Amino acid sequence: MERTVFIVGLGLIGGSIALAIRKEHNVNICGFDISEEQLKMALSLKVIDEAFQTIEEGVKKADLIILATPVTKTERLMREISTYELKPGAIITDVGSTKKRIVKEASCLKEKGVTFIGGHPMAGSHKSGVEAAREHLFENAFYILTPAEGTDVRAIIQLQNWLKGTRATFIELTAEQHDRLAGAISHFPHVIAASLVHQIAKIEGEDPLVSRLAAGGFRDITRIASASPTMWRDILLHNKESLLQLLKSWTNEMEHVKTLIEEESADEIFSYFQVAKEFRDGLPVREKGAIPSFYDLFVDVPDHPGVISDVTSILAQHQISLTNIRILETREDIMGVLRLSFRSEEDRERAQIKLHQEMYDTYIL
Ligand SMILES: NC(=O)c1ccc[n+]([C@@H]2O[C@H](COP(=O)([O-])OP(=O)(O)OC[C@H]3O[C@@H](n4cnc5c(N)ncnc54)[C@H](O)[C@@H]3O)[C@@H](O)[C@H]2O)c1
Ligand SMILES: O=C(O)C(=O)C[C@]1(C(=O)O)C=C[C@@H](O)C=C1
Repeated sequence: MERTVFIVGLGLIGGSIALAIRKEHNVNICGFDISEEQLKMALSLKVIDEAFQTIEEGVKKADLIILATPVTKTERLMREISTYELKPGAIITDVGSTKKRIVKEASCLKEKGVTFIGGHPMAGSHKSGVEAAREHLFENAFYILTPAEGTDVRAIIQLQNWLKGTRATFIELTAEQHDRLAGAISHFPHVIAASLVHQIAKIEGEDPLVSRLAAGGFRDITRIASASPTMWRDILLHNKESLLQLLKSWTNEMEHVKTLIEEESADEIFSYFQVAKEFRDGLPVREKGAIPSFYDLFVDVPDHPGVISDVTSILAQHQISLTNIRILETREDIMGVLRLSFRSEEDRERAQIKLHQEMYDTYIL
């Protein structure tokens, strides 16, 4: 008998999960979204097979229910869903960026004969909406599961089986550990990115040239500030405790940097950056997306028509195959950056040599 998956919230993550599930399972995927437009779009992009007008209708026959709404909505949905008829043995999961409050609220589902397992795929984008959904979004990323104590192991295995098309690596954490770590590596950096943008916006009031000059480094470090304000508002509301602790230690850190600058402590400033560089360089590299990021070569290119075909024809002349080519939106108006991806280190090295000979500046990150 064909099984049914029901997804609430058909945005970037709900849509990407639907595509990954479809790749591996012969299922009927249904969905609901509060936005009629997203729901229609999900149907027309064939992300879902059937659209429901209410959550009550959708959950009734579902073997797997996935909640992919902003986290404060997901928290509220637990109680709502617990009042509806559910299929015995169904698995319910979510994809929220915070876990403590959601997992706590989900305890109301226990007596319904279903199993809730919190989930968080640790990959995403600053883009929102089902149009941005990709079946490869989670490939090689960590997918955190936060089963409550006493959760049936078979349900955890079943959930991982449902989600195997994500090609993610599953890892189990407690909800508390999840929120502490996600706070440090994702939520807090987001606050910093937004604060840097605010700083530039203020300076722009005095000197409008600042935005035009804000190029490579600033754009790299603030990309995530373009993400959905609704999603991030909710994350901050949910992870208050971790964020307040992180803010405190960051403020102390900035006080330390302030002292180093005031005292012009050259050696200590050097070692501040040196230690950070060593730690950053030593972070484990995980392949992301379908194409490994290991063999990427970045090329500075002047912003004029024909430059991409020039670069690709140099590679073709030397029979060097590309697996991917992407224009990065940095250094607007003056230079662009091409990211070329190769199958092997050897191809990348040859490409670098040939492009240098043709006067292109290239670099490897
Ligand atoms: N964007 C990321 O990088 C990322 C990564 C991992 C996890 N997450 C988590 O995934 C969840 C969804 O994020 P997203 O990036 O897909 O956002 P999104 O804005 O692309 O999609 C969210 C969807 O939920 C719908 N929605 C909102 N309230 C609803 C409700 N009450 N009922 C039904 N639908 C409702 C919206 O209309 C929208 O289509 C969030 O909890 C977020 O924390 C996001
Ligand atoms: O790549 C990005 O744009 C993201 O911000 C993705 C990111 C992250 O912080 O790594 C954002 C929030 C999610 O909960 C998981 C992933």
